[in-house]
Amino acid sequence: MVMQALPRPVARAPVTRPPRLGIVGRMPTHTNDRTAPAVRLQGVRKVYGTGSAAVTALDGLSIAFAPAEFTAIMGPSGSGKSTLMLCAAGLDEPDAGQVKLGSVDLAGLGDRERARVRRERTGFVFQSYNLVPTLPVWMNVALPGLMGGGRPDRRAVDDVLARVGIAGTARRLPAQLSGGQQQRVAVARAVLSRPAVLFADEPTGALDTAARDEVLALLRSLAADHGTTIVMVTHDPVVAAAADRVVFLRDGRLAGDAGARSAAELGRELARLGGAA
Ligand SMILES: Nc1ncnc2c1ncn2[C@@H]1O[C@H](COP(=O)(O)OP(=O)(O)OP(=O)(O)O)[C@@H](O)[C@H]1O
Repeated sequence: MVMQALPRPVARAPVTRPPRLGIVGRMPTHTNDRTAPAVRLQGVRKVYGTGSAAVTALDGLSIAFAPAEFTAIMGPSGSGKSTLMLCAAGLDEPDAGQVKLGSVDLAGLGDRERARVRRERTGFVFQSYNLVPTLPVWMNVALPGLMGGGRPDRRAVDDVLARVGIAGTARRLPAQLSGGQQQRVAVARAVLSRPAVLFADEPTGALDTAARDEVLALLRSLAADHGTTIVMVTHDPVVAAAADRVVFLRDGRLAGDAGARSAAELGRELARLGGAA
């Protein structure tokens, strides 16, 4: 009898997948239109300063991020990565061009309306977890809602802690958690309201390699299992290699845009553009 070779399992980075989310927690206040980009920048120009001090941070940039897409943004220092995220999230206003979050054109909104759209549709995670050390985990997660005058919804908080893989930590203080767990708390806080888009600025920059891989697996799971669009800035080719798409910027313009590649390839591309890997 001829033995049939079984398909070999695909080698993957160690992944601790949080459980899939059931019908729990708060429902989103918007729906993802899967046919439209979650974020779209069209001809966006952003200049800081004036006259001889003027710096063009974004130079007519056009780019779109699809629902559930996990994109890494790379590029040399000063290439416009942070400005892209700030403009895409409505935290900074372009001098020219259009930014749309889903179907909403941010330029058409007043300050309050823009803040509401931002709150409902976007979440942010930074390198430093930005947790309040004196508050327990659950309160850190609920904080944006509490500051907006809302009442804490413990069930929704417990659900999101389970979603990011740290169920049972609600009553602990941040210092009682590892760095990777603290970043998961920051991710939980950012996705509590189920934003369509999660912006992450060097989210693994302060983590060791094991915690880095856990947080990257979490981001991948949020995109693949929960449909969250992830836009992540990183200098680290190993981190960027976890994304489905890698975009390179140089001088505020698009310098590369392609699917997943190896860390070695990404490092070479970054060096070619003048950045350090
Ligand atoms: N608030 C600001 N005022 C003046 N210039 C700014 C401001 N923010 C950014 N810039 C300039 O705009 C350009 C793009 O900056 P940005 O921070 O977007 O780049 P970056 O790619 O994120 O850089 P890095 O990798 O160093 O964080 C840089 O030349 C920067 O000095």
